[in-house]
Amino acid sequence: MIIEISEINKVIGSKKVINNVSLRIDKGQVFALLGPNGAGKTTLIRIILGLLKPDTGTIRLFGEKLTDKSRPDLLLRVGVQNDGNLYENLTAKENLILWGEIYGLNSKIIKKRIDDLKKMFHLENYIDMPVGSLSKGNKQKVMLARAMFHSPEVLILDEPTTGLDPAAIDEFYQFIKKLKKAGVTIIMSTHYLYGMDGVVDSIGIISSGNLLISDKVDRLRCKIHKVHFKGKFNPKDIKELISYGELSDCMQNEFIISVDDDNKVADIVKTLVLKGNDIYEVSKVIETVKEIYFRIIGGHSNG
Ligand SMILES: Nc1ncnc2c1ncn2[C@@H]1O[C@H](COP(=O)(O)OP(=O)(O)OP(=O)(O)O)[C@@H](O)[C@H]1O
Repeated sequence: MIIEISEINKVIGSKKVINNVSLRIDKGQVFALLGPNGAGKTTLIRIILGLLKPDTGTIRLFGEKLTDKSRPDLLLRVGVQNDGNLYENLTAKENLILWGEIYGLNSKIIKKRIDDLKKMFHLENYIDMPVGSLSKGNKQKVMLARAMFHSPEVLILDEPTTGLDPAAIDEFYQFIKKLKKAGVTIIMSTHYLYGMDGVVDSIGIISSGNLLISDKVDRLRCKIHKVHFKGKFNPKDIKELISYGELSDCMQNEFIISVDDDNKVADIVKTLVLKGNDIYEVSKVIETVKEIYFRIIGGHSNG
């Protein structure tokens, strides 16, 4: 277990910002903390990082309990990305050198890290440009490189995709996949749900300071799943499938049926074929992170 927080409470002003939150994050996972604006994501991340003290509750990092005593040894094993720590007048390379020096790395190691990270985050064409002149997406890559500079085991990202266009978000998630493959545990907060399917292993959903769920995406997917059939069907035969599950989008050449058991899919195929229907394609419609989010938090998933 990389991070374990138990029964965390935090009041800011007169508002209960975190309400009795407990959460465990396994090693090697990509964990996304999701929630609307003002839900408490940043506050929870600041508490995990020891930047904000909870009113009650405990935090364990790498199995060790964080107390009032600061633990730079533990925090050195964590990389943090946020917007505020790049010098805009310095080039990307100068920023990274400075960061390496802050971590006390020697110039040979700094050079090697810059070479590796430049390749990893596709910074070759931007490395000698002032950070202030870079696009939001390229700045984000420099921030990731900076956060990864001291080879941390855990990377914590607060709203990393804010302001990025879809192509930059896709590229960002490619980097996350690479880091995961390299064994880094990644914890990110976001309210922007685009692009995370197939990358994020677990999600936690927080709303008004309450953690509504926290689990593996696979386990959170609705037990009733939709199956999409394409082919040439007799409408009467489609209607008769109602005993297997709810039907939707029924047309002569396709329909969707919601089933609670994969065996039913095999039975539907048999029934249709025996009645002389042609099936061209059968595909399971996997519930996306966005759909899970809106099912749990309520509201609609349009847009
Ligand atoms: N220093 C502070 N002073 C007053 N209120 C605060 C402070 N920090 C956080 N809050 C309040 O706590 C709540 C949670 O804020 P937080 O920034 O953690 O939410 P968030 O989920 O990260 O939101 P966003 O997605 O908008 O960044 C909000 O209502 C916010 O106004």
